[in-house]
Amino acid sequence: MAFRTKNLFEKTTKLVRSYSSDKIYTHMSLTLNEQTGIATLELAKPPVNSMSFGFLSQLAAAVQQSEADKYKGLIITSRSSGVFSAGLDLKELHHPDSDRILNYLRRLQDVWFQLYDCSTPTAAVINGHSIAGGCLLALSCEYRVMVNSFKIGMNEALVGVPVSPMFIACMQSVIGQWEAEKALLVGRLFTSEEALGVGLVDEVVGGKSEGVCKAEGYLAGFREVSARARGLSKRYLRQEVVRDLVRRREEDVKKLVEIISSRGVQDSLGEHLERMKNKK
Ligand SMILES: CCCCCC/C=C\CC(=O)SCCNC(=O)CCNC(=O)[C@H](O)C(C)(C)COP(=O)(O)OP(=O)(O)OC[C@H]1O[C@@H](n2cnc3c(N)ncnc32)[C@H](O)[C@@H]1OP(=O)(O)O
Repeated sequence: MAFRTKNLFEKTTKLVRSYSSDKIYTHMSLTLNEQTGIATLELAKPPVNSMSFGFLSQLAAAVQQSEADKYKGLIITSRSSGVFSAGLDLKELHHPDSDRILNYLRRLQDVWFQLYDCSTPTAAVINGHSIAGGCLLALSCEYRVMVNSFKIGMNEALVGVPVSPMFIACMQSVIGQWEAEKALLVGRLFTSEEALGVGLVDEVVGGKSEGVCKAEGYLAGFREVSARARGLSKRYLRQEVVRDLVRRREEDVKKLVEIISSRGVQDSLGEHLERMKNKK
């Protein structure tokens, strides 16, 4: 169910609703604190912020907006108190229409490139479980604060889907090759505390507001730094990963569509969906 946010923010904040003349954010809200120049993107697609086509499009628009309007920082968090994001919408992957899945995965690639490569300083406040695509979203930010007692990781091995190169590159760049191998090959989900131990997140906190304060602190650290120099340095630091994935993006997406559409993977996805239904 899509819902709209009410404008209940303090005077210094502005709810940035429209990103083009005819669209509004329905799966998230983007709020700019005009005093600090830091915007908060709050994911709000109940129940689990699964990344449908529409969700990815809005995420892309919000990131674009943060660059175009030169925000001093972007904090990504969730309106849900239990889930940051459950990752890709499993319904998009199960029994997919061949054109739609191709476009869906291309959209995912576009969003990832935009976020990973954006010059805006980014931080994730992970205030709930953050699975697979949800973990990718957090890892694409520069800094991660996680609320205690949740789970984060890439569980593709358990879903029966291969981990895609984009997800692998992101995990490797944050926790290194060996830890990434150990985690990804078994689809390990880390508790917040374990995630801190391997460097998957930078801090663990007791609640969302504490997390937001920490993220604001990280972003405020760039107040005295030239935004242009900082943005370029970030791009240079990340360019090797981006270049390789851009070069192979079409090859990767076509291969993944072929794999995801195969009988074996579709059976595994069906079983995963069934397990989720039956857990209640
Ligand atoms: C070019 C790049 C190609 C990349 C290819 C990438 C391939 C895979 C990447 C992925 O991201 S696959 C997605 C993997 N995610 C999961 O397996 C998460 C599964 N969900 C959970 O573990 C739990 O839901 C949760 C997130 C821990 C939350 O648990 P909670 O108990 O709070 O909620 P539930 O009762 O389990 O779920 C509520 C409701 O949401 C539905 N749902 C959950 N996750 C998804 C999802 N990812 N997509 C769609 N729907 C989801 C779940 O079925 C429940 O529905 P109802 O039964 O209420 O209808």
